[in-house]
Amino acid sequence: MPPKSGHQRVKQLGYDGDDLYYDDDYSDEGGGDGLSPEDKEQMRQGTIQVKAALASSISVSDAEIQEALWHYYYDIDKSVTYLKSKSAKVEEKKSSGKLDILIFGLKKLFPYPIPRQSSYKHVAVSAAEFFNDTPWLNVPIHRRGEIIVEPLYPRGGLLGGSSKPSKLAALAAARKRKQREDGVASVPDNADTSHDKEPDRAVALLDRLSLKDRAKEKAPPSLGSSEQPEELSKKKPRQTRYPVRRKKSPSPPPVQRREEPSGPIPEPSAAIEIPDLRAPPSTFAAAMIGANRMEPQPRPLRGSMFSLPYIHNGWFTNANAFAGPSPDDIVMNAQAKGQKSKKVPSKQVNGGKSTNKLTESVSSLTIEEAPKVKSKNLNVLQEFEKSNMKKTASFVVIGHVDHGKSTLMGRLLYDLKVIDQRSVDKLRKEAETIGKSSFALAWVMDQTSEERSRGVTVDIATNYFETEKTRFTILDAPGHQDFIPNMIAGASQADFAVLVIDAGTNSFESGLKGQTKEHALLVRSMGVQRLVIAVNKMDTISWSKARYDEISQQMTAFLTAASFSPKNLAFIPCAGLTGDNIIRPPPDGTIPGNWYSGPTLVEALDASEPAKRALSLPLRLTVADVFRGGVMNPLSVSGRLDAGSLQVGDTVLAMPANETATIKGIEVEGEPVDWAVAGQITTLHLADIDAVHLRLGDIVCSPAAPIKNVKSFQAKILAFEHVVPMSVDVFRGRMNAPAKVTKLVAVLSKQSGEVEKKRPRIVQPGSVARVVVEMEREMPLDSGTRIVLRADGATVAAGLLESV
Ligand SMILES: Nc1nc2c(ncn2[C@@H]2O[C@H](COP(=O)(O)OP(=O)(O)OP(=O)(O)O)[C@@H](O)[C@H]2O)c(=O)[nH]1
Repeated sequence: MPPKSGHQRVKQLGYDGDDLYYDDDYSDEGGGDGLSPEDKEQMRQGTIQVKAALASSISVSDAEIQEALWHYYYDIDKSVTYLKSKSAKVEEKKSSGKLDILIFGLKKLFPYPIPRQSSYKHVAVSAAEFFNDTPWLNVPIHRRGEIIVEPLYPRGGLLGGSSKPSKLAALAAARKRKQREDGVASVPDNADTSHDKEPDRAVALLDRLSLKDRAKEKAPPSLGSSEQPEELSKKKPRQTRYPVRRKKSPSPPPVQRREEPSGPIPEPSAAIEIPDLRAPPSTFAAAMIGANRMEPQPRPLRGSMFSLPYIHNGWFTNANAFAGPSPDDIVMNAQAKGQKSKKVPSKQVNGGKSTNKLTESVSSLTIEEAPKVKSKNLNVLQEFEKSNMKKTASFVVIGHVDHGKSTLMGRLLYDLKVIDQRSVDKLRKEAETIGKSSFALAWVMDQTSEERSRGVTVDIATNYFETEKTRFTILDAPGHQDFIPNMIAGASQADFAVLVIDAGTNSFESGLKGQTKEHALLVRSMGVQRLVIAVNKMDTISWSKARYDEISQQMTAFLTAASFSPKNLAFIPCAGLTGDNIIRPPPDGTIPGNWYSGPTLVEALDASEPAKRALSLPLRLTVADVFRGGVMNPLSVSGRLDAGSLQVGDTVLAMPANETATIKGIEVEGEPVDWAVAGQITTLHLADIDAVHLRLGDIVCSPAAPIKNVKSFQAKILAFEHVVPMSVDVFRGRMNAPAKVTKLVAVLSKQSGEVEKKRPRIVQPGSVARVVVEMEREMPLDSGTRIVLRADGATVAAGLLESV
C-alpha cells in the first residue's frame, strides 16, 4: 500500500484543525492505489527482491518497502540502502531517547515539551501557542525564527535530483578513495557496507560535508542520491494515480535543516572576518533610538538569519524615544516661557545658566507689539452736541408677506434719488429675464440671489436716506413667518416701525390673521411705540375711500388694544409700485374725488419724534453682524448702539465671551467717523480679539460697566398664546437661547400692572403676566431688556426683563 497522505496523518494526531500544519505535499488524483497493472507487477517483484536483500537484518513492513520502491522508481539497491539507514537511525534515536522533531523548520525554538503522539516526525504546533508569551520586538534570542532559503532544485534525496554526481560529489568521492588508499582514517560511513557502491558513498560524504556540524551526529546517509540509473531517469512519466508530490517530501527522507547548538550561541570566530553588510540606521531610526546608540553593534549571530533591524542590540526595548521633549515641544515651551516673561531680559529667563541654547535663543525672541490704536481722547458727548447733527431715526418695515414692503422702500429710495435711474433700469431688466418684473423695485432692498429668485425677503436689509430734517436708517424686515427671528433682530434696532398693509381684497384680512397682527404685537412688546401704517397697493382698489376707512378703523381698534396710543398711529394711503403718495401726492385724477389730502409717507416719517438717546448710560451695542471689514479690518461688527458712546482707541468688552478688544475704526452709515453715540447703527473695526469670541446677538460693552451673563430672569410678558410652564426659546436681538418658563408668578392688570391673580396655572392669550424663565446657557442681559419667547416656530409671548 502506498503511504497515507499528510492530511490523513495529521488527522490521526487529533490536533485542532486550526492549529495544524497541513502538509500539502500531495494531491489525491484518482483515489485508491491507482497503480497500473505494470506498476503493480513491478511493485510486487520489487517487494520480493528488497525483502530478500534485507533478509532478516531489519524488520520493515511491506508498506515501507513499497514506499521506498515507489520513490526510487523500483530501484532495488537504493530502496534497500534507504531502508537500512532509516532503520539504523531510528534505532540510534531510540537508544538516545530523542525524537526528531520538525516544526516548520524552527528547530529548537519550541520551548514546550512535545508529546510523543506517534512515531511520525512531523508535529503540528499552534502558532498562537508558540508565540503565546513572546513580547513584540523583544523576542528572546532562543525563540527567534529563521528563514532557511531552500535551494531552487531539490537536493539529493528521495526526490532524486541530478542523474549523475555533481563535481563536488565526484571530488569528495575521489578524496575519500585517496584517503582509503593512503590509510587515513576515513569519515565514518553509515551506509550499509553490503551496498558499498562508490556513488552512494560519495553522496553520503557530500551530505556530511554540507552539514558540517552534523558530523558528530552520525547523520543518515543522504538517501536517494543524485545517482540514478540512466534508464530510470529516461523513463517516460508514469501515469500515476498515486498522490502526486508537489514540493517536498514529508517522509521518509529527513528534511535538511540547520542544527542549532544547544548551549549558548558561540561568538563568531575572530579569525573569520565577515564583512558587515548592514546599512547604517536611517536618520529616523537614529532619532528614535538616539544618536549615542549609533556605535557599531555586533552583527547578527547567524549570517543566514533574517531578523528585524536593530533587534539584536536591544535598542528598541531599552530606548524610550518619547521620554524627553520632542523638538517641537522644546520650541513651544520656550515660546511660552518667552511670552510669560516678555519684560524679563532673556538672560534672566534661565538665571544666566542656560543649559539649552535653543531654548534660550527662542525665548529671547519677542514679537514687537503692533502700535496700539491711538485714541484722540475726545469728550464724545460734547462733540455730539457741537456737531449739530441732523436728527437720526431708524425704522423697521414690517407687515405680512408680499404686502409690498420692499417695493415701497425701493420706490422711496428711487424717488429720493438714493439710487439712480440706471440701477433701477438694470434691476428691471434682470427681473424681466426671470419673469419677475414687478419685483424690480423690491430688488433695491432684496439683494441676495435667494431673495431675488424666491421673491421673498429673508434677512434684514439696511439702507439709508435723509430728508431735510432727518437721517433715516431703513431696516426692511422679512414678512414670511419663517423669518420672524430676523424680524425680531430688525425690530430690536428700530426707533419706530412702518407697518405695510395690502389694501387689496382679502389681502388685508389674511394679513390681520397672520404677520400683520404678529409683527405689530412683537414690535410693541419690544418697546416700539410709534407706528406709521402704510395702506399700500391703493391702485389695486382704485383708491377706494371706503376700503381705506375700513382698514383704518379695524387697525386702530386692534393696535390700541395692543397698547399703542392712538396719537402714535399715522395711516398713509399709498401705492409703492406706482409711487403714489410716497414722496409726493398722487397726480390729479388718481384719487377719485380727491378724498385724501393728508401727508405723504415721507412727511409722516419726518414727523416722527425720534426716541431719546440713552447717551449717559453704560455702553451697550447689540451685535447684528460679524464680518470681515476689508484687508485692513479682518474683524468687524455692526449693530445699533443702544446706550452710551464710544470712540476710536477705546477698549471694549465682548459678552458673553468676556473678551476685550480695541476699536480700530468706526463707521456710521458707511462713512468713517471718530466717535458714535446711542441711537446710531454703527460698524466697529476691532483689533486684539479673535473672531471666535464674537457672535450675532453678543453685546459689546464697557469693561468698566459690563453687562452680566445671566441664566435666569423674571419678566413681564404679553401672552400671544397660552403660556404654561413650558420649553421656549428666548430671543433678544440676534441672540436666542433654549430656556424654560419655570414659574407663573402672577397675572397682571393691563392698565395698572397690578397683580390680579397669583400663581396662575395658565396665562391666557392677550393677558399680561409675570413669569420666571431659566435658560440652558448664560446670556448677557440687563434689566429693562426686551425679549421674545417663541416655541415651535410661533411667538408665545414678548416682554420686558424686570430683574436678573
Ligand atoms: N399693484 C401693486 N402691486 C404692488 C405694490 N407694491 C408691491 N406690489 C407687488 O407686490 C408683490 C410683493 O412685493 P414685495 O415688495 O416683494 O412684498 P414684501 O412685503 O416686501 O414681501 P416680503 O418682504 O417677502 O414679505 C410684488 O409683485 C410687487 O410688485 C403696489 O403698490 N401696487
